[in-house]
Amino acid sequence: MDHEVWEGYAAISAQIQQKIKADGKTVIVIECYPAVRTDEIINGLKLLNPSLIIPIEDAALEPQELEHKLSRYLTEDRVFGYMAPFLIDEFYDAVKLEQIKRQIEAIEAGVVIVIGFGASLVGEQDILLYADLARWEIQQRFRSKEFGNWRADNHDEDILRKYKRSYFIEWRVADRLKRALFQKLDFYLDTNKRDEPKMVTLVALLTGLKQVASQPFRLVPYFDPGVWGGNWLEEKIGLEPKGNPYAWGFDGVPEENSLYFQYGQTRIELPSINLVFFESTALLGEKVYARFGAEFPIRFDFLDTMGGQNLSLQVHPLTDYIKEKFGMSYTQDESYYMLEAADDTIVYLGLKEGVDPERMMDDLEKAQQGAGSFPAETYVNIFPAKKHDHFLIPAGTVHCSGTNSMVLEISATPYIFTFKLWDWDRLGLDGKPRPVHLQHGSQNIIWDRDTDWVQRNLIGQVEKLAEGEGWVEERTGLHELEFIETRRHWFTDKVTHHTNGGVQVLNLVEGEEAIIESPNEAFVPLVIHYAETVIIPAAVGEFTLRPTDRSAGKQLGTLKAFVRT
Ligand SMILES: O=P(O)(O)OC[C@H]1O[C@@H](O)[C@@H](O)[C@@H](O)[C@@H]1O
Repeated sequence: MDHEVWEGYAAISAQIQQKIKADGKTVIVIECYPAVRTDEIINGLKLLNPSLIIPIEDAALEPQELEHKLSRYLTEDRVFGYMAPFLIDEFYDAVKLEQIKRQIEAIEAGVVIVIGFGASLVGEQDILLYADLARWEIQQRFRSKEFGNWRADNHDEDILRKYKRSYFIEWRVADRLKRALFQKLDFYLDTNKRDEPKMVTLVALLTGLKQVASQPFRLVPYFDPGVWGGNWLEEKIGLEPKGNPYAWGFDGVPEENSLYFQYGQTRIELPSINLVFFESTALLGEKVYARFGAEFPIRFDFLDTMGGQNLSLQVHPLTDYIKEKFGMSYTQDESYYMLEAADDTIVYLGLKEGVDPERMMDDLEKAQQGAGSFPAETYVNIFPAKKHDHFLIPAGTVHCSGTNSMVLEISATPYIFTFKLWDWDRLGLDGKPRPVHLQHGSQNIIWDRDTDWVQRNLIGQVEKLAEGEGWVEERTGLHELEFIETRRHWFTDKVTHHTNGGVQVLNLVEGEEAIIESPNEAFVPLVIHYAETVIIPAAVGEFTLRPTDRSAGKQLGTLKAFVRT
């Protein structure tokens, strides 16, 4: 496959050139994910001497008309929109598109390049390229103000609103289009790095996807500062210090993270959601796919408040609410696994006995108006937390992780549906109050999740399930209202796991280093280190974990999650 990859515009153009007809006309369509730098590509492909370049977006709806069409899905809220059902052709002016098609038809010879988000709407083409990039990179382009949303002229807008328009609308439309086109591609273009394009053939890409879906793999991690951030991620992972402390670490969110594929000397970066789309059954397994479709339902991420501050006091929507109000098909059920804790670490979880909903909402309202602080301790339980405790957080439970915690968050995938109730009298990194949603919150708090209920259901739910020579398996959660099951293994020797036909996500929560192997050498062994997350595709079947030589004689621990089916 190493000869099916090209780096840089010169090599890419030379390869495309080979497919250009000697006589007559060649139409090259370059379909793009929104926020791809189309100008750079046009410039880079000048080597092909195109006789006509069509930036397809000239035929799209005018920004105001588009905004009007989207308004119901965009909403006035800073954070929450409604999942939009659009297809790309609904964002285009049919008459203008028709004119472009006729313009192309009229050309008799030479190279025509059609480029942009929606380029494939011109129909017939001779060569089809797909220019892609990772969601994390899109967010960087939003933050630097290089890009606004697609045809929105909002480069300077609040980052939350730009994210909202992408999350609820643009990325959905773009993903639908990507899924519809993918099998027809000639080439796939990785455009994550400025002026460093990489191109692979569809066959090489599909081969890579197939291979990854048959072996344990890691995603490309990324880290982000936040107002409550701590120092654990920066110190332990050796991250480059930023103006503000790192709060989040992501290495287990296929919807947002990316993957690296190595072809000879060339490394391609692609959004890992492509694997979910194009290897759904091998990755997820039949049952998970039947239940969720091409969607990765489990999310692992890190919340670092070591030396930092409390998260916002918050609640997540109930399933009925998230469906009705935001068009989501399942909700943000969560759990906090304490990867590290200090002597004074606490978790806020559930309400005290006999809380009066009206009084609590009243106090939250007053605090929100600036009339004093919210007395969280009066209403919310505070539990001490120590390393390896697992707190279960079904939607509707008031909660937040406190300062001095390093949390491995194991949750369902929807990840922006946090209704902040109280943000501890502080401002966000942009100097503005972070959005608080009391109205939404009040309709989702389950008021009888009180101390007793929380103690019986959400804390210390550890049960030994099995043991063998050098290993023990425990169930640590989640709560029966949540669809994720979590299992912890303590081991000093080899321990055998099985995917049982469903995808699993696993993290090394204790010990320095372990190796994941196939009993029948079906995949290349993978070494994982403390706190690293790995995805085990359903197709893997049986696999084993054991300490490497470096960790020999020590007890290791893994925590893995899968969907209860
Ligand atoms: O609202 P803040 O304080 O930023 O906390 C937000 C974090 O809270 C956690 O409980 C989870 O819901 C995370 O997905 C979220 O990122």
